[in-house]
Formats: sequence, C-alpha cells, structure tokens
Amino acid sequence: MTLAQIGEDELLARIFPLLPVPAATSLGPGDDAAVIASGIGETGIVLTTDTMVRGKDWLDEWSSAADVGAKCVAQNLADVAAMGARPAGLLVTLIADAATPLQWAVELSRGIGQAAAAADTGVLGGDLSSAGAGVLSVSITAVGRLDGPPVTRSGARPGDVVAVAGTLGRAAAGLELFLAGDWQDARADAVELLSAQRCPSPPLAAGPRAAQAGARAMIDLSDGLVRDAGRVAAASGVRIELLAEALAQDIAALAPFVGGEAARACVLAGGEEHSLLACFPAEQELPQGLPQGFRPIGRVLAAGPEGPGVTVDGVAPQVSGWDHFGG
Ligand SMILES: Nc1ncnc2c1ncn2[C@@H]1O[C@H](COP(=O)(O)OP(=O)(O)O)[C@@H](O)[C@H]1O
Ligand SMILES: Cc1ncc(C[n+]2csc(CCOP(=O)(O)OP(=O)(O)O)c2C)c(N)n1
Ligand SMILES: [Mg+2]
Repeated sequence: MTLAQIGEDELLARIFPLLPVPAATSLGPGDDAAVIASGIGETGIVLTTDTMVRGKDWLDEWSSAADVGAKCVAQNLADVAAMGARPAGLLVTLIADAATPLQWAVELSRGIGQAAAAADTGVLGGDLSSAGAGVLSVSITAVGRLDGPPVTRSGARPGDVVAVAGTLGRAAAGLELFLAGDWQDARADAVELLSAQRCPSPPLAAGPRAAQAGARAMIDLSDGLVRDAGRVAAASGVRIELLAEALAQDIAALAPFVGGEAARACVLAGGEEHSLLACFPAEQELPQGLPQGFRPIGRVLAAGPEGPGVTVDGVAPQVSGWDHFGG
C-alpha cells in the first residue's frame, strides 16, 4: 500500500490515532490550525504549518524566489485567518541543496519579509537544513491570536448561509496557463491570473471579521471549493448546497482564458486560491448582513440519507480537487 493509493485524508485518519494531543489543547489536529489557550482570559493561540516543494508547488521557470516566499506566507496566514485569528508571527524553514544560489535564499527571504509586513506580522525564527541535489523546500509555521472562540470546520448548521470572501478559481486558471506553456506573451488581464498562481493574496482581514460577525464554520480554500466545502460538510455533518447562479460570474470571467469547461473546473476544484469559505446564521444572508467582503454562494442543508457532502443545484459535482498523493 502506498500514499498514492490512499490519499491525504485517509493518511491523516490513519496517523491521527498515533499522535497524542497535548493536555489542555483547545483544538487538536484536523482543522485549519490547532488552538491552545493563551493563558489570558478565554483567548487562544492558533498554530499551523504549510510547506512548498520545488517541482510540486512551483517551478523556477514561472515563480521567482520572492514569489515562493510570499505564497508560503499567504498559505499559512490563510489558515490563521480561517480560524478567525490575526497573525502573531512566523517560523521559516529552508531545506536546500548546498548548490542553491545565495541570491535565491536572499530573494526568498525578501518575499517572506514583504508578505509578512503587509499582513502586519513578522518572523520569529526558523531553521536551515541541507538536502540532496536539486531539492528545495520552504516550510512556514504561523502563530496567530484569537480575540474570541475559534471558528472551526464543524459548526455549520442546516439553514446557515454559505459565503465566500475572495476570488474563486483564479490561481488554478493561472496554473492552467503556466502548464499550457505560452504564458510569456500573456495579455495584461491574463497576467493577473498568473500572479494569483505565483503569489495569491487571500482576504486575511475577512477571517477575524467573520468570527466577530458570528461565523459558525470557516475554511480556507487550498484544495478546491468542492473538496474544502466537503471538509466543512463532513466535520459538521451537513450537506453544503452551492448555487450555480452564484458561481456563474466567476466561471464566465475565466472562460476566455482557459475555455468554459476548464473555467468551471477551476472555480469548483481549483486549489491555492486561499479565499475564505464561511457559514453564517441565516439572518445574515443579505449581503449587507454578511461581514464586509463576503458574498453568499449557497446554503447549508441537513445531510440526508446520502450523508454529508457538497451539491451544486442539488447534484453532486463530478470534480475532485487537489490531493498531494493523488487520492
Ligand atoms: N503529518 C501530520 N501530522 C499531524 N497532523 C497533520 C499532519 N499533516 C497534516 N496534519 C493536520 O491535518 C489537518 C489537515 O491538514 P492540511 O490539509 O494540510 O490543512 P490545510 O489545508 O488547512 O493546510 C490540519 O489540522 C493539519 O494540522
Ligand atoms: C509545479 C506545480 N504543480 C502543481 C501545482 C498545483 N498545486 C500544488 S499544491 C496545490 C494545492 C494546495 O496544496 P497545499 O498548499 O499543500 O495546501 P494545504 O496543505 O493548505 O491543503 C496545488 C493545486 C503547483 N502549484 N505547481
Ligand atoms: Mg486550510
């Protein structure tokens, strides 16, 4: 049996039972970030980590070292925001073949520093380690502060409104353009899609805003809308019903660049967008009732006989989303 045969979710289900969760942990593995008590009132500290590997998460042909640094910060801070927390600091690990140009490591750090500063945070430390020929990997651990209870994946309830802050499918469309290979002469508007893939800019401030507004569940969209909504559905024991009409504009905006079918796949299954998907009590359904930056895209329904899952206009979409091991 290999990792490819089981995929990420099944691997996690097998390893979680082997890992003791420290005493007095508020929230252990399984959500966007873990939570421990801060020791100050009811507030908590969130902790999360995300890694990028050359060849798997970026290619040097299309991403500069600064892009890689900024993207790794964005991925991590999106997980902090998805708990409803604000960033408190980063730890950075660089694992590199000793033949890596010094300039690459310097530019990586410049990208990390700029992205951290833009998010009103900074770097607390890290680690350096060498690796075999051609290996290059960046790992960041982010720490965040909560002002109130964390917003987990498990609090969605039937009747809630499903809303998203940030764009959908743009990083995936950028990846399509890179993989198609003819991106160097891209039109100005296509360059925005390439940038969304090189260094996404998640709506970080929307996370704490959602928490403040009473969001019941939240996740950042790293592996695709349907797959990540499915994680909220599974954790909450509900069905998430997305409305095709609410996604039509997102799909139409990408179609001229990648074609209609790929545009739909980008919006429903594209990874690395790091927008925030949240479920709010139904009385907040009107856009002015939702916190700034969120727009409604669906409803939470009872799970029904088929169990928790995601549907689009009542039908289970035939899209998969990203899995590092192909599961
Ligand atoms: N090797 C591991 N050991 C323990 N927990 C892990 C491991 N890998 C991932 N996790 C936990 O599993 C959950 C899902 O991980 P992941 O899919 O990477 O989350 P995200 O998409 O939010 O970055 C997270 O709570 C994470 O902390
Ligand atoms: C060379 C290359 N191939 C494929 C991808 C696509 N890709 C890599 S990781 C990923 C999903 C996000 O993975 P990760 O950042 O590990 O997410 P998380 O742990 O937050 O779920 C996608 C769509 C890419 N960015 N670069
Ligand atoms: Mg996440």
